[in-house]
Amino acid sequence: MTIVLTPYWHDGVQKLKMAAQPPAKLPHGLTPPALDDKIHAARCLAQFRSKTSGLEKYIFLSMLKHENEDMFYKLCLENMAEFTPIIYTPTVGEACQKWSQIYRRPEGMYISIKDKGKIKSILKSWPKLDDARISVVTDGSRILGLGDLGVNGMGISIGKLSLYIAGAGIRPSSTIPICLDLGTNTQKYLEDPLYLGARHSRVPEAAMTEFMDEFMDAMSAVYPKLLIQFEDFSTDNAFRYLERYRQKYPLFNDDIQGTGAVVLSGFLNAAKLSSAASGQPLTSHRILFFGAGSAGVGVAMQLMSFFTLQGLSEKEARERIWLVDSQGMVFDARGKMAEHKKYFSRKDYSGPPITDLLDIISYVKPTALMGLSTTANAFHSGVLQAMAALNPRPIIFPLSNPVHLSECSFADAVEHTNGTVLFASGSPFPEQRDPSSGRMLYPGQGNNMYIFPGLGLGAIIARATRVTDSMVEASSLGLADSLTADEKKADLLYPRIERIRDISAFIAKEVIRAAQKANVDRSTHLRTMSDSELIAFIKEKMWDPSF
Ligand SMILES: NC(=O)C1=CN([C@@H]2O[C@H](COP(=O)(O)OP(=O)(O)OC[C@H]3O[C@@H](n4cnc5c(N)ncnc54)[C@H](O)[C@@H]3O)[C@@H](O)[C@H]2O)C=CC1
Ligand SMILES: CC(=O)C(=O)O
Ligand SMILES: [Mg+2]
Repeated sequence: MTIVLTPYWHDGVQKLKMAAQPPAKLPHGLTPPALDDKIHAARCLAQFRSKTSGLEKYIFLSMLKHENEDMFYKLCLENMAEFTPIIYTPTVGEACQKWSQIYRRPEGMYISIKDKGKIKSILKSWPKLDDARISVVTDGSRILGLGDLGVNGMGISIGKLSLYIAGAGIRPSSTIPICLDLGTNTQKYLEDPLYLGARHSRVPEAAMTEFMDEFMDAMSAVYPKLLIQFEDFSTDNAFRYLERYRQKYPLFNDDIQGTGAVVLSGFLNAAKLSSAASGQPLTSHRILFFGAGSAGVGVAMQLMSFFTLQGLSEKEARERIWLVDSQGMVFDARGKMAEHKKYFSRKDYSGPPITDLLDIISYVKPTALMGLSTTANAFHSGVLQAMAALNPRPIIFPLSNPVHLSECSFADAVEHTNGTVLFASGSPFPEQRDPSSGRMLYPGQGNNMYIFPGLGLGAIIARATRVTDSMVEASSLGLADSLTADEKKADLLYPRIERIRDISAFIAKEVIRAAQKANVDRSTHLRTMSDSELIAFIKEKMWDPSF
């Protein structure tokens, strides 16, 4: 019974090896006479568009990827803005929530706590051992803002790796989606007869750490060229395992470091526009974080470098940042708090707790408001109006995913700031017309999907032994620098997603240079290349769907 219900995929290896046979490679007679790649692409796109719900589109694309990988990625690259909301946030969130209902076939590795003691041999059953370059690993404990989804979190590892392939040209056979099954604390799944994971609550911290130590050791032994991206671990574990392994293996945590980098990049561009409107120096920005989990604190840490780059000391930079959690503004005199909040906890306030966001705004007078709280509509009309009253161009980034958990919509932000808002959100929103000027306004997507493909590609090509803070910062500054004149003219905070391959190549170049400076690169022959030679080299390495 257990074997039938769980996706541990002994007989799936053969199917994985056989995946991706484009119709043109089949023997004559097995395809219709007039089957032509170009027309078939239009046919597949029309079939995709005929699906009426996001989830149906997701399932269609997942099947297309299985049947004809080249076609899937060709269409993905040609329709990035239309496909990313399906293969990634928001629809991937729904796909994860329903993973045990929509599951069809093996696409990655599920490593369970029961596999402890034999993880190495399990990892060896992956069909393309020598090709392995990048793995996205989740334990499913905090998928987007949707909570503990257990083994259903596999969808996020698959979705992120699809973006690595489309956005950075990583070879599909070099990617390994992994979901660790350490139980789930979500009762609904434990009671669901279709649930695909182990049917027990999450194992205690000590048992998880023993398991993680064996897992990481096995990963580096079996796949010596692998970079690991930790994804959507609950906050304590996200910080714990990043710190535990980052000096030992090439790895980064996307929610802490990738998100930090993408938001720093958008903030750099927004702050210039905001300061130009207010006449205030860049050093005078005051940033309020609504949400103090792995993403909130990760972004706050990275935004420190915004201020230190302008010449402020570390102490001065830290004082430009305020955190809010579910108990209100975070300050020392409030009492006991989680370790990761202590650094930014305010030392200069000792009054009564301030819990209402409007009161906190009136006390802090922020120029920028960041939402990483998973609290839908927390930035209500009053909050947006208060930000607009304080700033000629308020910076408002509701970054929680998926869309229905966003702290506000772009339409609301535009309406309640009278079109002055500088906006970026975690999930996509439609563009809006400025009510006063009639000009079209475009929302930025402040999502780590702009960073991890280029950061990963750079680390892989450099064969970095570690992912240093300087490499993460380089990815961020590279992204901020990649806006074209046309994108700047439209006040965009991030480049258009259609240019993702160029952006990833540019970011990868910056990451490789940072790896070289930090002496963590093993591909030392790249050191002598000029920047343009290096970019050409990176582009040459990118995988393209064959058509
Ligand atoms: N845009 C992007 O690229 C990314 C967005 N995220 C999103 O950030 C969100 C948070 O992720 P984590 O930090 O890992 O989660 P988390 O659960 O660790 O943190 C949530 C934080 O929000 C606070 N919070 C919750 N309810 C609140 C309320 N009513 N008022 C004030 N604070 C409240 C909590 O106290 C906690 O500090 C998720 O929705 C996730 O999807 C995460 C990574 C990347
Ligand atoms: C985007 C992302 O990594 C998250 O919401 O967790
Ligand atoms: Mg994430």
